[in-house]
Amino acid sequence: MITLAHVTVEYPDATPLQDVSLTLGSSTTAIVGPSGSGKSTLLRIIGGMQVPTSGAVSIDDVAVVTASWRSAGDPRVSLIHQDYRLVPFLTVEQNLLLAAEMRRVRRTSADVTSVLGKVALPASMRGRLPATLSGGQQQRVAIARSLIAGTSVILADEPTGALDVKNTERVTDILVDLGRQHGLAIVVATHDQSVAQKLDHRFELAEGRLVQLA
Ligand SMILES: Nc1ncnc2c1ncn2[C@@H]1O[C@H](COP(=O)(O)OP(=O)(O)OP(=O)(O)O)[C@@H](O)[C@H]1O
Repeated sequence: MITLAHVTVEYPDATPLQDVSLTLGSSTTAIVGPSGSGKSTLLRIIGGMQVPTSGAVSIDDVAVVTASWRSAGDPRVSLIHQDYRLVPFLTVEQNLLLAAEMRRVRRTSADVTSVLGKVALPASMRGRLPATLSGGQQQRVAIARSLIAGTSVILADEPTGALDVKNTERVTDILVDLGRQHGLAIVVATHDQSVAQKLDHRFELAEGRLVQLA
C-alpha cells in the first residue's frame, strides 16, 4: 500500500503536486494528465528518487527511503522508463544480475530464468545484447530487471511510449498480470488511453491535484 500524505512539490516555475493525499493498494493504477502536469514528478516522489517540498510518502506504513546521495531511491521500488535504459554493452543476463547486485541482493542464473519467464521471454535470450532485441523485448527485459531484486512496487513512466500497438498491448498485459497475479503495486504514467483503460484504477493529474477517474 502506497500512501501520500499532504504531498506538495514546488519548483521555481511550477507546482505539479499541491497537498496531494492518496492511497494506492497492490493493484494497477494509471496516472494520466497533460504533458508537464507532473506525472514523472509523482512517480519519482513515490519511489523516493526525489524529496517532496512538504508531506510524507510511505509504503506499507514505512516511510520511503529518500537518501539524497542514492538516486536509486527506495529498495522496495523500481522505475521503468519509456526508453528502457538497459546497459548496452551487457547481455540480458548481465543487465539483470547487475540490477540485483546494485540492490545488494544475491541472484543466480536460475533467478534470471524465472524473471524472464514472468515477462514471457525465453531463457535462451539471456546471452543477447539489448541492441539485438526489439523495443517490446527490451521493455520486457526492463520489467524483468525491476522484478529480480524482489521489489514490491513498479513505477512505469510512459512504458509503452516508444512501442507499436501490438507491443503496447503485450507490455500492458504483463504489467496487469504482475499486479493481479503476483500482488505487486504498479503505477503507470501514460498518455495512452488504451493502456489506462486496462488498469484497475485511473487518476488524472492536473494543476497540482489528483482526481480519481475510476
Ligand atoms: N527538476 C526540476 N526543476 C524544475 N522544474 C521541474 C523539474 N522537474 C520537472 N519540472 C517542471 O515540473 C512540471 C512537471 O514536470 P513532469 O516532468 O513531472 O511532468 P509530466 O506530466 O511527467 O510531463 P510529460 O508528460 O511531458 O513527461 C513541468 O512544468 C516541469 O518543467
